[in-house]
Amino acid sequence: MTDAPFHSPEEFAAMLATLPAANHSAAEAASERNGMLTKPPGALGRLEDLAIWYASWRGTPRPRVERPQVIVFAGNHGVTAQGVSAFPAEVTVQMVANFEAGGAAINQLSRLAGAEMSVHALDLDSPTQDFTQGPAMDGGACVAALATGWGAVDPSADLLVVGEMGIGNTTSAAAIAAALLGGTGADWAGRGTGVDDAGLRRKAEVIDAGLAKNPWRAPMDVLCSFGGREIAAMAGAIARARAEGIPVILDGFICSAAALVLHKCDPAALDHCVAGHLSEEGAHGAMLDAMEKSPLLSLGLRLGEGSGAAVAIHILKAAVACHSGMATFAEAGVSDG
Ligand SMILES: Cc1cc2ncn([C@H]3O[C@H](COP(=O)(O)O)[C@@H](O)[C@H]3O)c2cc1C
Ligand SMILES: O=C(O)c1cccnc1
Repeated sequence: MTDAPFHSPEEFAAMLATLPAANHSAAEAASERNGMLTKPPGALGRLEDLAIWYASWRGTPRPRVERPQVIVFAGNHGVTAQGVSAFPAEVTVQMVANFEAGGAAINQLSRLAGAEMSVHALDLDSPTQDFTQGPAMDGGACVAALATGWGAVDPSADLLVVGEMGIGNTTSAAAIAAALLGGTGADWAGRGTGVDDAGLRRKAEVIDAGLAKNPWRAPMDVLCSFGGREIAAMAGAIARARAEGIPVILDGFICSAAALVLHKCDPAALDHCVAGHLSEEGAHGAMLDAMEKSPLLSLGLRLGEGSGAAVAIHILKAAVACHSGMATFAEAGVSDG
């Protein structure tokens, strides 16, 4: 594993502002090429913006998407003791076995998208602390998870999707959103794996109790307070992708909570990311709005694992295939009006 260039959550946060920006000359050249392609100006809609954005992060006006990587991080949550999920905590480790055997949704979607998929289980035998009793993670646990994410990214990938598995993690993600964006548990709690009305009320109360017990609101303190390890690992991987010039497609509610921590550290930290989809988890739209991201898809998915983002790989591939493969008016001998 690559040694991470940070040794504490605070060093990680400070590093974000030093990561590279998009390549403006590649963006300009891609934009110029877009204007010469055999179609009426703007006729490919958002696909045109997507291709130019992708080109700007890959540093070339005519990029290709050939090596997408999907990484699924798994973690266990102490807050499951509060009865916040419709499923028992053992499902996390059982699903890791399912990912390894190729049987989960994300296995099918990764294969279909031509992506290399890997799974990283983070200390499943040591769940985070129950955040109604104190911080879910100390600084050491948090930095270890950030570093796992950092080290999991393949520098030769040309597109990254990060997904997660962790029973209880919609409660963690909602608590992160509430702490960073304001509001109460009821504003951010959703049904996750499918809790009933009483479960939803309990989830909101658990988040409120966690917010009261963990009063810190600096982004990295919020990440430590509410966890989980897989969420911190996603944040580490998204940051590493930026360091390597690898564009990222964000997944649903939980992935977005990880991204939100980065956004709160530095509003430019997600410029290399696009929102893959709008999750059915009710408060996801508000999280995306806060990050000024507009989702590519809205399919009613509420799975996580990176699934919505993996479907969106096809959209990005469509955008880049047109941009890089089409003939110009001059090449095709088509009158450009
Ligand atoms: C079989 C199964 C597969 C999953 N794959 C993703 N999740 C999703 O559900 C969990 C979050 O919901 P909650 O906060 O309600 O526990 C996460 O593990 C998320 O990845 C799954 C959940 C289950 C049960
Ligand atoms: O949007 C998600 O990531 C999500 C929603 C519900 C359950 N698990 C994940």
